[in-house]
Amino acid sequence: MTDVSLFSNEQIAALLAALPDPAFILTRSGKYAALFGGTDARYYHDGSALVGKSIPDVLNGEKAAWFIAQIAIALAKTGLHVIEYQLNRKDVKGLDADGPEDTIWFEGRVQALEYRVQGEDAVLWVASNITASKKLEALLRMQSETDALTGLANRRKLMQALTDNYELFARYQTPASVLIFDIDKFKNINDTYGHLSGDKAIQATADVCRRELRTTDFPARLGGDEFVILMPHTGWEQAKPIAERLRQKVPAALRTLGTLGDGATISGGLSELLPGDSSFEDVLKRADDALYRAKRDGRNRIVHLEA
Ligand SMILES: Nc1nc2c(ncn2[C@@H]2O[C@H](COP(=O)(O)OP(=O)(O)OP(=O)(O)O)[C@@H](O)[C@H]2O)c(=O)[nH]1
Repeated sequence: MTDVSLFSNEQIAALLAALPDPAFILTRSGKYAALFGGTDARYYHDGSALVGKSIPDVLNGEKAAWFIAQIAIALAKTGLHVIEYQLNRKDVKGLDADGPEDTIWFEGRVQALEYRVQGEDAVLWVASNITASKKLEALLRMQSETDALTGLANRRKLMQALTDNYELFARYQTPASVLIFDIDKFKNINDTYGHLSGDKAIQATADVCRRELRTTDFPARLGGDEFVILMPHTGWEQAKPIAERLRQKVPAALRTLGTLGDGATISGGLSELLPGDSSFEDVLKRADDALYRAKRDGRNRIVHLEA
């Protein structure tokens, strides 16, 4: 520990004032007793006007209650209480809630003080603006779950959605169907018209999925020209007409791309979660077997497998 006697009171006050992140002294009842630092103007407005006010004077109902609850938690702990929270216009009193949405993320590091302030237990609350890293985190998450060519969900995101739906089925028997389809003889499109044209066909297929499916349906690109449509809350009887619609609409969209779409068709395998399934892999495997049969039986068809 630094020997504070090396510094005069004025020097210590200057040091505290120079802290880049704002450090609030908040009492148990939510009073802003003091504010030190917060000099990094890239991230913080001047918070000095808060001193003397109470959290409910500054923040709206639910957010104010949450802040006061965090103070109580920090006071009950011996160590540091670390929290992440966001503040936007509707949280802060006196701002127009309809104004531009401008969410700021903070990490709060909250430490109980060993002495009372203004007759109350109190904490030191250091707030750090972490908006940039939160935005980057969200972007990376989105990229790690998105197929770059089509913008649909990728295999990783699909597996997560399948797991969630399997769990709902196992617990509440909530039905879900899975369609796997691909473009028939897609290799010929690539070989005849080039890989870039093949990519355009894949993108056009994804556009049809986005356009034709309900918002609750979950289209994903598994890889190559292979797509999976997860249809939550949908038994195979309701899923079949949806699959048939894709069988009409995807070739129609491919035909708009020129001669590469001449005679284009798709084949699909459809199945639904069944009581004996031990994981989502079972329904995926049945849908894949059904796709194999559709190919074997002459393509341009949707085959449904029950077991
Ligand atoms: N353009 C393009 N082609 C891809 C991509 N990924 C895989 N492919 C190609 O897609 C083709 C897939 O062909 P297959 O599914 O094996 O067979 P198919 O020709 O569609 O025949 P069937 O499925 O049996 O009707 C292969 O030629 C792959 O090289 C991609 O991202 N873009």
